[in-house]
Amino acid sequence: MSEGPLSTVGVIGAGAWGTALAQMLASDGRTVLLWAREAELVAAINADRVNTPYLPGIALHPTIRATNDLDELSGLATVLVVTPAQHMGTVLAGLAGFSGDLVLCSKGIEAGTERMMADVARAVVPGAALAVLSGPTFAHEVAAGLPTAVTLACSDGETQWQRLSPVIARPAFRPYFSRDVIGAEIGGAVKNVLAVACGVVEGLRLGQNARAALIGRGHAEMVRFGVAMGAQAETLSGLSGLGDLVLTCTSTASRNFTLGKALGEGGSAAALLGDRRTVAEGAFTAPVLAGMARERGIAMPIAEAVAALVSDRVPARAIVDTLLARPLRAEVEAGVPYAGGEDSLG
Ligand SMILES: NC(=O)C1=CN([C@@H]2O[C@H](COP(=O)(O)OP(=O)(O)OC[C@H]3O[C@@H](n4cnc5c(N)ncnc54)[C@H](O)[C@@H]3O)[C@@H](O)[C@H]2O)C=CC1
Ligand SMILES: O=C(CO)COP(=O)(O)O
Repeated sequence: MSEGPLSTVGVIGAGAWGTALAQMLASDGRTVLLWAREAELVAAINADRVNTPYLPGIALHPTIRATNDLDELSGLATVLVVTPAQHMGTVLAGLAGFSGDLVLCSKGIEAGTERMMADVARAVVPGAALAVLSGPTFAHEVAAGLPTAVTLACSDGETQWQRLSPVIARPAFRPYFSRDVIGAEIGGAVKNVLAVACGVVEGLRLGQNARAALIGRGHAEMVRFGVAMGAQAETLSGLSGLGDLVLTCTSTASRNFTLGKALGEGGSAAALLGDRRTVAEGAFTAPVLAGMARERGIAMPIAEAVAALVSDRVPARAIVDTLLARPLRAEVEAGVPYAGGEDSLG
C-alpha cells in the first residue's frame, strides 16, 4: 500500500537511535524533522549534515532538518519518540496537544512511577494514537541501511498499521504488525537489564555456556514478568523479545553489554555511570523492574542481581555465587518458565 505524497515525519530525540531512524525515514526522500534538546547539536546537524556526538561518521540525508522547537512537530501526522526512557514524560509535555500517531521507540520503565512508556505517553499526550516500535536494532546498522526487522505494536490495531506501515517500512527496514503493545515494551525494557548481566559474564570470563544459560534463563524471567503484566508469550519470543535479547547479549556494540562487562571487570557502577554521555537503559530499568517483580511475587533473580550490581551493593563475583547456589528446580511449570523461589541479593 502507498501513502500518497510523502508526508513529513517528526522524530523526538537526536541521540544515536533517533538520528538513525531519521536517516532511515529520509531514505525515500521525505522530509524528517529531528528534534534535538541541545541547541548546538541542532546547529551542527543543519550546518554539517552529521551528528558527531551521537552517530559519528554518517552523512545525513539532505531532507533531515534539525530543530529545537517541539511546536514544529505538533501538527504532523506521525512522530517517533526516541528520548531516554527516564526523560520521555518531561520532553513529551511539550507536545501535550498532539493528536496524530505517536510511535514510541525508547526502551525502559519509568523509575519512581513504574510506568511503561505507553502509560507515560498516554498520561501526557492523551489525544495521540500510540504505537511501539521495538526490536533488534543497533543504530549504526540501521543508519548504514543494513537489513533490519522490528515489531510495530499498534494500540489502534490494523487501522493504525495500515496508516503507519507505509510511512515506516523501507526496503531494508521491515516492521511486523502486532497488537501487543505491552509485550513489545516489556521485551525491550527487560532485555537491556539482561544485556548488562551478559556483559558481566564476559567481564568475569565465565565462558560461552554461562552466557547461553543466562540468555535462556533471562528469557524465562522476561516471559514470567511479561505474562503477569498482560503480554503475549509469543511477542516475547519474537523480534522485540528474544530477537533483541540475543542481539544485545552477544555484542560489545551494546552499551548495556559493555557496561556489564566493565562491572564484571571490577569497575564501580557509580564511576561507570557518572560520566557517560550515552544512555545504558538497563542501569535505570533494573531497580524498578526488580521492585515491580518483588511486589508481584515474580521470581527474577537475574534482574535482582543487576539491580544490586548497578547500585554498587554487591560485587559481581558474589552475585554469580548467589545465582549458582539457588535451589535446583523444574525448568518449566504449567507452561510458564518456573515462577517460584526467593532470592536475597542484598
Ligand atoms: N542506540 C541504539 O542502538 C538504540 C537505542 N534505543 C533506545 O532509544 C532511546 C534513546 O537512546 P539513544 O538514541 O541511543 O541515545 P544516546 O545514548 O545516543 O544519546 C543520549 C540522548 O539522551 C538525551 N538526553 C540526555 N539528557 C537528557 C534529558 N535530561 N532530557 C532529555 N534528553 C536527554 C541526549 O540529548 C541524547 O539524545 C533509549 O531508550 C534506547 O534504549 C532503541 C534501539 C536502538
Ligand atoms: O536496543 C538496542 C538494540 O536493539 C541497543 O542496545 P544498547 O542500548 O545496549 O546499545
